[in-house]
Amino acid sequence: MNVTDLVDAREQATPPPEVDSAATSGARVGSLLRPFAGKFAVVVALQVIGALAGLAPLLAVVEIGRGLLASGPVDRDHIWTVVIIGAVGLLVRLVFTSASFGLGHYVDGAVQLGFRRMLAAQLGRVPIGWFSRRRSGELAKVVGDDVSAVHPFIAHAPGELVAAFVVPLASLIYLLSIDWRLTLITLIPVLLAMLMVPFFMLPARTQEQKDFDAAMGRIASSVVEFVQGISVVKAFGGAERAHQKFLRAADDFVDIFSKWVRGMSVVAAAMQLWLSPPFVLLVVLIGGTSLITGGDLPAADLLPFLLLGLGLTAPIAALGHGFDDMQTAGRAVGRIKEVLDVEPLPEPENPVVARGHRVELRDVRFGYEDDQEVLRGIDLTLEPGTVTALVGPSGSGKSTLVQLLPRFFDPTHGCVMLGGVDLRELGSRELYGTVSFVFQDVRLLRASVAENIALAVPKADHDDIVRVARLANIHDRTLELPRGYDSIIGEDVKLSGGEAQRISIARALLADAPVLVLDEATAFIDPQTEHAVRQALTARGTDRTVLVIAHRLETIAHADTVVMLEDGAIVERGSPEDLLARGGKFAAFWQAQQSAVAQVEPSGAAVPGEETR
Ligand SMILES: Nc1ncnc2c1ncn2[C@@H]1O[C@H](COP(=O)(O)OP(=O)(O)OP(=O)(O)O)[C@@H](O)[C@H]1O
Repeated sequence: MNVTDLVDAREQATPPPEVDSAATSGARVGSLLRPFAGKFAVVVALQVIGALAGLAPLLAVVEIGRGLLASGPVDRDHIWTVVIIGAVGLLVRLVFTSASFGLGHYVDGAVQLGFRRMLAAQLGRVPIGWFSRRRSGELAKVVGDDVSAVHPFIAHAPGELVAAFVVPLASLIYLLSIDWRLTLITLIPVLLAMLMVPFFMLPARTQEQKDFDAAMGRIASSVVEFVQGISVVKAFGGAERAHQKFLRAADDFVDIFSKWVRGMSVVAAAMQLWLSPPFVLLVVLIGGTSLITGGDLPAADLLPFLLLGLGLTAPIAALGHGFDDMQTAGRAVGRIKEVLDVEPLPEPENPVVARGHRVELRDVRFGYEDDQEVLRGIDLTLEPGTVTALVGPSGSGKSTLVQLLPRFFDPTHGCVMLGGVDLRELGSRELYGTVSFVFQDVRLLRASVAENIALAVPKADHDDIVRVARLANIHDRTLELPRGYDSIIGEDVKLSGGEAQRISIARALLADAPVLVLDEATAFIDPQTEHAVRQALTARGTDRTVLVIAHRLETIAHADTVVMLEDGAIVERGSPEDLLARGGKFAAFWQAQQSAVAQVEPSGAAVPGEETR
């Protein structure tokens, strides 16, 4: 896939025109299904005709039986006519049910495609930060498995349910026309089975079903966690413990499963007995024999009851299957709707153009959860042409703060402004064209090295790509790859963490955006490269606005301004020299970092002001 394909895919992922993107997910699901209502009706009609035609062979057998049992000579012509009618019925059934099956699957394919397009369009609109709270596995399940789960409901259920009701209904009418008393007797097994249905709906059963589903979920996630973390767990000798966790989940599951089975088994077994062919035949034979011996029914009339009586139980069995399919599809659609219901990042109707690229955060507050503020009243101005280093203990909110600049999230209070304009009033195209970011967690696309580097500038020429690749120290490595810059990442080559970071740095260099946000993405890179990269990215003389989460003392020492965060608030700010001289929290942080570095590298780190940039 190349960048053009990616852009095409995004464009294709826009919702079909008849779908109003502002509508609720329920309305959107409804509007997705509406265009197919006519075809759905045809699926059902074809199925009805096919199902009724399917009765012809059975009625033919009844008629042949009657003909053979009747007194006097057998009417051969009549028998052959009936045989032909039965065979034609069979053929009609085959043609019509096949057509219904084919059309049903066509509708199903179109609906699934619609769901996937809707989800793709929605995933393009939700805040980028929303993804960090979702496990990619969960999303893959929604877009893959849950969309597929509507298949039986759309492609099979209408046909099966129609067949299951139309055939017994037609049979019932036919049997009533022969003898109403034996018809009622034939219905006894169905009535007995129906008496069992409420037992499946008892609140206790529903709760057991929920416990069963939850236990299934727990066992699945403990397997995934076990497998995903196996290398770490093993390396730290915790395999035993992780294994225990999985075994506990499995034990719990067995307990819940036994309870569930105990609750269901008696009712299910009784129901199975009532609906079983031997029981149905027994009831019909007992009832039929007593009517025949009493002289109330000709013997030949027992035949249709024996043949068609068995089919009367079909709706109950179909209800069971259909109910299961409906519940599964219902749960899947629920999860799909949950994704469709995520509030998209509001796009301004009339985007305002930023004037310059000074970045200002004004009384910014933010929390991932309503009751937990991670950023508490941040006021900060990032001047063009300066580098601001963000420092602070782990969990103080540094990553959260920088993620507000590319609008991964919107602040819950206050605003982030670019060139005097609230980010919420800027069009996303302008925002992403202005703010570039390099984060620790690098994601590369399954595309060529060149396309990955040129992601923000798809029309960049090869020389430019090579120039930034050299600066990011990834050029030589790229030339060693099987197809050089055309090597597909993930197919031709698997890159190391450091190499992936260099590509993302080359990408940021090529994008040359006036605002750069860096989560010191140089952790995997050797000091020489790091120095060159830092110089290229934060070079003075350009009026780029740079905000960097600084872990290295060198980066901090070279910054124009250091901002120290603690517990979501700015506790100190100023030039590194001034802050050190002040002897406050930053000075203590610096000393602690320096002695940590000194233990690893005896030469120590530069002191601010000692080096020229
Ligand atoms: N996606 C998220 N959902 C919920 N809470 C989060 C999320 N990301 C971070 N947090 C919480 O927000 C707080 C600040 O985290 P943040 O990652 O911004 O800190 P940090 O200073 O960058 O830490 P570090 O230096 O360790 O990366 C922490 O308490 C963290 O648990």
